[in-house]
Amino acid sequence: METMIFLLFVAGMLVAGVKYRRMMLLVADLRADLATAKAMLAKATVEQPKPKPTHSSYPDVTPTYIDYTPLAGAGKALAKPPSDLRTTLQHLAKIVKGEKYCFPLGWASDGLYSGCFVGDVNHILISGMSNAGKDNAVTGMLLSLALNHSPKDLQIGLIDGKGLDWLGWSNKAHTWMLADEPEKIAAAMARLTEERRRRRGILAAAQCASWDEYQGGDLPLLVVFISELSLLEDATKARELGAWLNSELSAGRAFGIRYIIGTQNASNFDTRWRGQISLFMAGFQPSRSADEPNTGMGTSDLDAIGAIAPSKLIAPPEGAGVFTVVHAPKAATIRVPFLTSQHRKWLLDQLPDAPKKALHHPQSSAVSSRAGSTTQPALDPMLAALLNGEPLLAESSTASSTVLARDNGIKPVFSSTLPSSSTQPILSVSGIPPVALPAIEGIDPDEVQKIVEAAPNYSSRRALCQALFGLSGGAPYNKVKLVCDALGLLNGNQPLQQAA
Ligand SMILES: Nc1ncnc2c1ncn2[C@@H]1O[C@H](COP(=O)(O)OP(=O)(O)OP(=O)(O)O)[C@@H](O)[C@H]1O
Repeated sequence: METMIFLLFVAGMLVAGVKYRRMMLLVADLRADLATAKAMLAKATVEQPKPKPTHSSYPDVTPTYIDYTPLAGAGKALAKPPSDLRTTLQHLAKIVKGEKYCFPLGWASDGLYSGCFVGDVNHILISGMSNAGKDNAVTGMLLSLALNHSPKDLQIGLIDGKGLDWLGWSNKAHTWMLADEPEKIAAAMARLTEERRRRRGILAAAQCASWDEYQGGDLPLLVVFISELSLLEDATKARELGAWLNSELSAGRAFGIRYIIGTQNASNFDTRWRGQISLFMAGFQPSRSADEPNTGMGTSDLDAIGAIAPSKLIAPPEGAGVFTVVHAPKAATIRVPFLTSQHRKWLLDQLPDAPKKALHHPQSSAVSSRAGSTTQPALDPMLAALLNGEPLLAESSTASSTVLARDNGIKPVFSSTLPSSSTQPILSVSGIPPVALPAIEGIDPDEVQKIVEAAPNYSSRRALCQALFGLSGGAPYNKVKLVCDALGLLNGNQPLQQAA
């Protein structure tokens, strides 16, 4: 009996032991599961999408480093112009000190090219086959103008009818008019004529011969962008369009109205109004016969001044954003930075919204009423600083070029002194920015600077090499070649014998 009881006790203990062990295993499993769950939770927390940037915390700040490498086959036009419009605006501010209504055109290896609507440029024709980058280029120009001028000083008229590209401008205080459907174009043209006449009346009453003299403060510069001229032709008739353009362009200037006319090819339009264009921005054209109508100069004349004719540019998509800019007798081939839709939206967010009332009465014709009281959003601190001409990027960026500039005592571009605005040429070019020297692997930055600075004094790379290093070949020549290639300097057109 005792044995039975003992055996039962042992069996009970064994069962209990097994249960205990099972329980322990279960607890261990639970712990492991808990640890896994915790790890997953932590990972999920880390990988949670970041909150959307607000207009005051735009994350994508382009460093000050500018890659001055030209795009092969596009003259001096840069392969990768700086994509953040703030960088371009900062350079623009240094070029145009004190001048109003200036805008960037694009970048080349000798700097940023720009123009100004008052004094320099009258009306602009921007052309190029589909996807040449016309709308993107004009967007950058208009955003630059609007960021630098209050709605009281600048109003923008947009005639598009191609799509929804300009929708974001509809509620902005700078937007005087947005005709974004083909059906609205005829009315928009009539409204522009009416506005010109209204301005004429105001100037006549004030006894001013032109808008430039007027001090009333209620006539902002009106910049009108027509995104595709052929849409206007559809809205009227070819002859009527020619006459309308001729009178609006020729008279508009005196009344503070400037036109930017976009078209894929100006060849088939009435030629009279083209005489009113002072700046041509010409993208790729498939035919040589289109060179003259789109630049105001024939192919051989363009060749003679060293400009790349539109028919010799690279076709999009590789050549998108590359334009030959002609303000006779000057010309240059530049590349416009591409603004991503996120960046455009953020820049637009920096502009003040129109007062609500104006939105309910989009046809109200008084420009000044639209340009009145507006709610100005707090500007992004960086943008505000650069518009005030402060050297923000140079101070804040950890970009290699800034570091390089400081370490080597190279004067940053932001403090460079430029000629006064009154002496600026029409196509203004900032001086070759010392801060933007390319970082070239294996070459000391001091040597890069030495080569770049000396290059303009020599007619060939070998002559330059001989002067700097006492040799015209070998490793020194390779250095000179690498630097010159990166910046498009001394392109090797000189015969070798001249070099030594
Ligand atoms: N500066 C640029 N650099 C690189 N790519 C660009 C540039 N500009 C435009 N692109 C590319 O070309 C495309 C078309 O640009 P955009 O709409 O400005 O051309 P467009 O000449 O106005 O065309 P369309 O005449 O067909 O309306 C863009 O979506 C972009 O991919």
